[in-house]
Amino acid sequence: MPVFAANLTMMFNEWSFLDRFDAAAAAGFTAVEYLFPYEAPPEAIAERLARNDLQQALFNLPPGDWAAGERGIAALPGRFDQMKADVERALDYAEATGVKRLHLMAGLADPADAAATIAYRRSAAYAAERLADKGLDLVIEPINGRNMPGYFLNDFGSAERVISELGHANLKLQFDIYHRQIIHGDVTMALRRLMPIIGHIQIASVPSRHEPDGEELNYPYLFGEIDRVGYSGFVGCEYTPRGSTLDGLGWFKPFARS
Ligand SMILES: O=C(O)C(=O)[C@@H](O)CO
Ligand SMILES: [Mg+2]
Repeated sequence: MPVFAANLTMMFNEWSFLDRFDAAAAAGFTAVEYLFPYEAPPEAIAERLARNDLQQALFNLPPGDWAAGERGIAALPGRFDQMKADVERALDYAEATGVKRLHLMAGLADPADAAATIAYRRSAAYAAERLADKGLDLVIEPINGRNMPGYFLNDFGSAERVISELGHANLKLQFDIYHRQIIHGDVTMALRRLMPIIGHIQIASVPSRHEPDGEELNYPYLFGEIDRVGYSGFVGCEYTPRGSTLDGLGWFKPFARS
């Protein structure tokens, strides 16, 4: 049975950030993820995790100036020193929360730009090595160009090549089923083939990015497939509820901790 992690950036927005941990646990989740923890003190997050017996599945390294439109800095030439400092900042939160994987966002850059490609590979290699020192995985995620126009890592083939060519055992793929379906489709065969390099999975309905309970994808089948391929990691629920978070959790009832 997949282990679902509530994405606290997108779900449980009826509560303040720290109270979302309590709400997710009360709804039966045993794990959480979110985009960024950096506005809350690490000790406060650690306390919520412990109080609710929750595992921290994932969060992202700092993304640059998000409010100004940046979506990561790994592929931005000239930002390497900032990226190195960001890794240390994220590691403070990793130590407090016990998370075992962090997502490195690439940033907005032309995938055909040679300088961006060099910068991205250098950043990914550095971050993977630094995280390996701490026993953590680094994950990279292809993101579809409709949700994030101009994102550097915009297809699964490129992510696979980077992982294979850099050759770090702890550099893995964040397989977001929502993005996979929009970019390429063929979700089941891709899950089967890419399983050896998958470090994290995320889900949402396609095309609306709501609860995984209808529309284009057959999630009951995919949940079975995730088990059949032997995936034992977390499945992040990275969706915006159609209405209230709790009203939308019908799909999750069979998996909830009671
Ligand atoms: O957008 C997604 O999909 C994610 O997983 C985010 O972490 C990237 O912003
Ligand atoms: Mg995602």
